[in-house]
Amino acid sequence: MRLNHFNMLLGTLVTLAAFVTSFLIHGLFIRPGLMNEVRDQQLMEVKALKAGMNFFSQPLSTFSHDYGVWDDMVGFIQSPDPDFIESNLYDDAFVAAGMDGAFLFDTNGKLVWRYQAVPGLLPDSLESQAVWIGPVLPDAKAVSAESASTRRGIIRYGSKVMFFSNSNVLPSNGHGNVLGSFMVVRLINVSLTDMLKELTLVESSLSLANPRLHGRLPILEEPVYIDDVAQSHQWLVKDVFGAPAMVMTVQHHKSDVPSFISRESIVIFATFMVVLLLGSVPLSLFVLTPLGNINRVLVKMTTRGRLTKINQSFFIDELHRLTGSFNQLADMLERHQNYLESLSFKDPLTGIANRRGLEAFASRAHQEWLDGKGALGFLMVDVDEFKQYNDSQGHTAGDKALLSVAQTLLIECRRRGELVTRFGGEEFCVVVHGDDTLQMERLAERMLHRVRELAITHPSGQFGYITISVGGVLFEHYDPQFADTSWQDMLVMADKQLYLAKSEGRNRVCVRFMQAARLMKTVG
Ligand SMILES: Nc1nc2c(ncn2[C@@H]2O[C@H](COP(=O)(O)OP(=O)(O)OP(=O)(O)O)[C@@H](O)[C@H]2O)c(=O)[nH]1
Repeated sequence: MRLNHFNMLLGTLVTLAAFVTSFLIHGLFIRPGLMNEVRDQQLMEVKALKAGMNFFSQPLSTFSHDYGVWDDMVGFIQSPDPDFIESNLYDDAFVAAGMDGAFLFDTNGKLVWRYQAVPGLLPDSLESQAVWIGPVLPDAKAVSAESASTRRGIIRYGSKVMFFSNSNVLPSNGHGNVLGSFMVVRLINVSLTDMLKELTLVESSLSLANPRLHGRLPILEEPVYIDDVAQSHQWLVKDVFGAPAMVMTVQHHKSDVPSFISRESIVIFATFMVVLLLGSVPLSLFVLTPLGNINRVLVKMTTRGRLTKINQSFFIDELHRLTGSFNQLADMLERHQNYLESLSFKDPLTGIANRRGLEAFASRAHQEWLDGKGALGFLMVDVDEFKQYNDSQGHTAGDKALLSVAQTLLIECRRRGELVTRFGGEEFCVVVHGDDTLQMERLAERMLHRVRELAITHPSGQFGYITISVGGVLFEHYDPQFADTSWQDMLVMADKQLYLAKSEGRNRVCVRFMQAARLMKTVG
């Protein structure tokens, strides 16, 4: 895998890890807390509504008790008197108290007197409604207890739902014969809903319950519990008989279910990203980038085929040591390479450059000459009558003689731009890239003399000691008229001059000067 791909993968994993972690933290710790907050708020609203409803039903109890536990009411139930109604049970009093109906029953449930703001609040006869005895009307137990008691709650009768409060009628000391009951009712309608909203500041509505809703909606009773956060909740309110009376719908103020992509989760995610990115900066700075740099150097090295050192210091010790070891290895390889290269460019017998060395040096010198730098000359040097020497002195002596000649030539050609090479057998080639051709000619002459001065005995030779013949071609500074002359052409020209030197008697220099103004002279 490439380093930048690894970097990308690492970045993706880091982002993914940050995302998953923030998602988990938000989902497991923060969101439930937020949900609870919203749920608590919604519960408070429902409880406030319940309290509000209690508040509106409370005065009914006071009212029914005040009327029920009253000696005059005891007298009235025993003998109903229109004057009593006129002076004590007048409609305005009930309207002013917010009551929609008031009913006086005897202990059998027989209606003695009634007031109702709207007709049909209760069945005309409760005597026959056994189900009302107990929950609404005083039963035998309440009668025999001979004490004041009040039943209260919600009654649904047809399409009307109302709060009711029904108190025993008995003497004003609150004890004695129970003669009946006094009941007041208050309709639960739109006006009550409006008042409830003003009181509790909670948006709600009350509607008639459909009996089919029974079992589908939660019942509004203690303890109130909300298990899902929603925009609105509905509660079924039962009446005193246990039947569905109305549905209370609560529109919640706070109903935003905290989603997973919330401000909090984004902040957590961003925090994680920042932390992880800050953590990955040193990794990138001290490990990945240096590795990338090392890789670049190595790739450059392999594409160019040249050993290069990594001259950088790294903060991480291991990387620093790695590059140190690599540089040592590169050094070793370079030395080894140089050694092998030098071997391949050297003639094993004489230790001077071989033909490969000649080619490399000659082509470079020729190119520089083409670029207008200096003069260029090739001198072909051949040992005279060497076959006879070998034949008479033996091959080993021949080798030694060749070595001596090579070293002599080498000593004479030590200046920059000069190279002695073994061309093959007993033949040498000297490349001279210098300032002027006269110096080159003088070099050829010197070589001739120095070999002679070696005075290696050559009994069968015509001079009695080993001599050489030199043929050369010396080109002055480059001129376009030499454009077609390669260094190999120059070599051929020098060889011809050597042939000339041999044919003219050996032990001599024969060079040809090449100038732009044509051939000048031949020295024999
Ligand atoms: N000892 C020895 N002899 C070599 C080596 N290379 C070539 N020779 C000999 O050099 C001799 C060259 O002989 P020729 O080419 O006939 O030339 P020559 O005898 O020098 O005659 P001219 O060049 O005409 O003066 C041969 O006998 C080769 O065997 C070498 O590495 N060592």
